[in-house]
Amino acid sequence: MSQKIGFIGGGQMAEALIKGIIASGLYKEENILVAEPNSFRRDHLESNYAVKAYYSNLPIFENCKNIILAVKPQTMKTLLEECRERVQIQHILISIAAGLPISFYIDTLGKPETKVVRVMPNTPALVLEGASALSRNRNVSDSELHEAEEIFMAVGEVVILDETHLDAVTGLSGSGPAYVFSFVEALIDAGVKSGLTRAVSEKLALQTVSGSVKLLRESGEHPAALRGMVTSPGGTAITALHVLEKVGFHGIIMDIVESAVNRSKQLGEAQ
Ligand SMILES: NC(=O)C1=CN([C@@H]2O[C@H](COP(=O)(O)OP(=O)(O)OC[C@H]3O[C@@H](n4cnc5c(N)ncnc54)[C@H](OP(=O)(O)O)[C@@H]3O)[C@@H](O)[C@H]2O)C=CC1
Ligand SMILES: O=C(O)[C@@H]1CCC=N1
Repeated sequence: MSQKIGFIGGGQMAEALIKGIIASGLYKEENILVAEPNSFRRDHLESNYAVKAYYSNLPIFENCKNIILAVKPQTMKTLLEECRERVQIQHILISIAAGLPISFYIDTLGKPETKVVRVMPNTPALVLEGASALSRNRNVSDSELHEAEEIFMAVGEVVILDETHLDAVTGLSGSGPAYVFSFVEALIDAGVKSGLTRAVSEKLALQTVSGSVKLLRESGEHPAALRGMVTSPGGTAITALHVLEKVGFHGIIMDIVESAVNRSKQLGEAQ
């Protein structure tokens, strides 16, 4: 695509998206502009991805229609206040900030006509396996939403949802990689505890997780049905599942997601 895309904030999530959209071929390196105050991050992004990185966000507003806001929710108000005069009718603000409702951008800018797309992506975008949910305000046309959708489709799966569901998405898939990485880390440690080398344990744990996900996808079976295939009567898996259910595994997972959903709501209310 010859059109330029801008990022304001060049941290972890922006980097995941930048890497993904370059790898997918959606945007060329020279058409990706990033505004980032930290000179180490600017150097890192320029030297690793050959994008253009600036201290000021002025070049972003001057050159890009689609602008991804990738700063922390706690920083967003200051950023919007700083660039109020720069936001024009042609810009589409695509925010990936957790928790902040679309009304926050409109109210802070004091410009009701502003086009805003709220997105919740996740870090597997780095390897083009992201999961993102998008919602828009009424100022964003179908074709503009489609352009935003293409950015996130380039780095994984996309769903379009009513904004009321975005906090739930933040708790599930936005924050989800953190839960999965913790689970995998524990699985690897468990293998080591049982006498495997770390390298062997890591190889087996990763393949077990990715193979199980592939089986779920390709069989279309309910997870409980596939779990049934692993549990022979009086066997090892059912013995381990007994321990898992005694500590309330299902409840713990539902509780952690709920706590992240509530935190997302809090972040929106606190700003
Ligand atoms: N990490 C994740 O897995 C996900 C994150 N998100 C959302 O993405 C957003 C970014 O998160 P993440 O990448 O993790 O955070 P990071 O802290 O890694 O990145 C934010 C970057 O923005 C920079 N920054 C601060 N103020 C400005 C400014 N005024 N103009 C331009 N850049 C600025 C920061 O610089 P400095 O450090 O110097 O302040 C930092 O480099 C958050 O809103 C988060 O909710 C969404 C989904 C998943
Ligand atoms: O923890 C956070 O705030 C970000 C948002 C979603 C995932 N990580």
